[in-house]
Amino acid sequence: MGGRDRRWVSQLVYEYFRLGHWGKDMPVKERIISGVFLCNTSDNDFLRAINSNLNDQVTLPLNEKMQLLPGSITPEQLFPWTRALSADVDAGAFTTALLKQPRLFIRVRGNRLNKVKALLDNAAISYDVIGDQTLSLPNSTKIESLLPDKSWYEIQDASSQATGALFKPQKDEKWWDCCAASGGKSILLKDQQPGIQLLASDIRKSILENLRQRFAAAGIRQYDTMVADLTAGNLPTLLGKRQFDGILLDAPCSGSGTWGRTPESISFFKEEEIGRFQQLQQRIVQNVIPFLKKGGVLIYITCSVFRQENEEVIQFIEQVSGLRKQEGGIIPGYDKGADTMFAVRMQ
Ligand SMILES: C[S@@+](CC[C@H](N)C(=O)[O-])C[C@H]1O[C@@H](n2cnc3c(N)ncnc32)[C@H](O)[C@@H]1O
Repeated sequence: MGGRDRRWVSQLVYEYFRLGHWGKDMPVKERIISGVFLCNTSDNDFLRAINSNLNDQVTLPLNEKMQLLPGSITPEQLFPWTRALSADVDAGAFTTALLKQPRLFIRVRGNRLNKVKALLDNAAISYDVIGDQTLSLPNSTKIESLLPDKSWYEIQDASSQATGALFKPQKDEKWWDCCAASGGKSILLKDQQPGIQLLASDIRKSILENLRQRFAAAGIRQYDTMVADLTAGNLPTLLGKRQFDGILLDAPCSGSGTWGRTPESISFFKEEEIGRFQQLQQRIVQNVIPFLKKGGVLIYITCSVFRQENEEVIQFIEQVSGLRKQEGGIIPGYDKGADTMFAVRMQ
């Protein structure tokens, strides 16, 4: 296949999986056609060639298009775990948003918003501005070639950026990003307050190498890294008597708030995994809280939409520690083509 064919096949597969558990018994061909019909909003070459009748109706509103397909399409068919959703997730809006490819978001660093906008305007790229540093772009935008200076921006989902409103770091404070991965939240934290002392750790050595490269590109030099398994008993040996003013716990989770980007996950996920993630999160919480100073702040974050990984873990933290929820909760992304996240500040 040529590159164009591969792009078509990839799009058909994505749209097939966006249907979640709806129409699982349908012949594959019919289901692919249904996926293309529901997921597209303008004239589509494939649909015109294979079912011109549906293509003629592709611009109709989604609820009318749903009625043109066999049987009803309910939120539970698209996403069978709606009963497990966090209280503030709008099940209808969340599940229908899964039918749409999410957007690409960047966080513009420093005061370069106008410079970045000028480069995008020059390249005739359409974008939306959210707040004073977030830009929403079409998913296919080749941002690296449009914005040559990597230090001007970070690719970061809008909801992930929004978690930063809870951080509020102060100069000279000690912060620990204990599930740092390649450092998306760490860079956000450092951008808010370059004068903090940052320790970034993760269980994966290789991802911390990515973090170092990303920090170098962002021009951040003052920080420490450490490989640490937060479920293991050796944290006191690794950290000694270190105490932190702030701990960022962006916990390993189901990732269910990001499944618009990986829709195949909806087909392969097993409900019992939610409980397993909750146990892991509880274990991690219990191991890291002893390293928080008295009066310090814990920021608990997931990219999950499930109550068991969100509100129930916050309840657990309140039961096992003196920490109390101050602010935060679900950060919905389905209204703007972003991920849905959960972030709470506890003190
Ligand atoms: C949601 S990701 C963090 C994303 C990151 N904070 C960011 O903003 O890009 C969760 C991270 O937790 C790490 N992790 C999973 N299990 C862990 C464990 N037992 N101990 C420490 N880190 C763990 C994973 O390797 C993963 O990088």
